[in-house]
Amino acid sequence: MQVVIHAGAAFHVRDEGPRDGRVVMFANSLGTDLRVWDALVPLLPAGLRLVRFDKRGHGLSDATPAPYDMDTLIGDAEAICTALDLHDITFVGLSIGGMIGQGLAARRPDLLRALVLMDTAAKMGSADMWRDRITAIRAQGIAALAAPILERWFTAPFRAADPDFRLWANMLRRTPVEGYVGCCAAIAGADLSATTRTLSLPVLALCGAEDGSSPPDLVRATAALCGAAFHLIAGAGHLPCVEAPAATARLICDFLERTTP
Ligand SMILES: O=C(O)CC1=CCC(=O)O1
Repeated sequence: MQVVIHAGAAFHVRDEGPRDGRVVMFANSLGTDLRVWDALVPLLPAGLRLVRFDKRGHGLSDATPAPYDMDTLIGDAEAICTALDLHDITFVGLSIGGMIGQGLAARRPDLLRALVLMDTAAKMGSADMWRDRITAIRAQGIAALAAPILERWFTAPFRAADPDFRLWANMLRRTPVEGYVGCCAAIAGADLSATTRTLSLPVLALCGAEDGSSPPDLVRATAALCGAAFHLIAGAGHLPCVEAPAATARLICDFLERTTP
C-alpha cells in the first residue's frame, strides 16, 4: 500500500512488479475501487510494473467534498504518475477511468505509450441523467439505488449464481456518497470528443457484450473517433475485468505485445 498526497488529498496507490518493468496503470470505474482489477492482474505477463489507484472519493482515497470535474480527476492521475516517476505508460481505464485515460493521453502525450479503453466513451450519458442520479443518491443513499446499477454492471447469470456478486454489491453500497456523486458530476460535465479525436497513440477499445451502462455501440463510436481496434467481450456486462478476466487479459496481452517497440 502506498499513499500519494496531491492538492491536500490522500490517494491510495498499489505499485507492484519490478520498478524497471513496462508500466501498466489502471483506473477503476464509478462505485468500484482498485480491487476491480484483482482477477485480471495475475493473468498479465510477469515483469510488468502494475500501478493501480483509488480515484478521488473511492476506496481508501480521500473523499473530498463534491462536486468534482474531469480536469481534477485527470490531474489526480497525472500527480500519481509524477509522484511515482512513471513514464511510457500503458493506461487501462474502465468507464470513468477510461475518461480519465482519454484526458490524460490528450494532456500528457509524453507520459503515455498506449491506451486501453474499457466500457467507456468520450461522453457518457446526458448531463440531466447524471444530475437526476445525483439528486436521487443524495436523497435516498447508494444502497437504495444499487439494484438497477448492479443490473447494468453484471449479466443475469453472474448476479444469480456467482457468490462474488454479493461482495461487489457491498463495494458499490459502501462507496462514500461524496465520492460517488462527485464523480457523477465529473462525468456529467465531460465531453472529451474534441481531444479524443486528436489522439495519435495506439488505442484498444473493449466492451462487455451485455454492458447496460456504456453499451457496445457507444464504446464502438469512441473507438472510431480515435482509430482504436474494438472488441466485444462475451459473457460480461460493464465490468469485463471481473466477469471475464481471462478473455479481457488475452486481449490486453495481445495489445501489449503489439505495442512493444
Ligand atoms: O454506474 C453505472 O451506471 C456505471 C458507470 C458509469 C460511469 C462509470 O464509471 O460507471
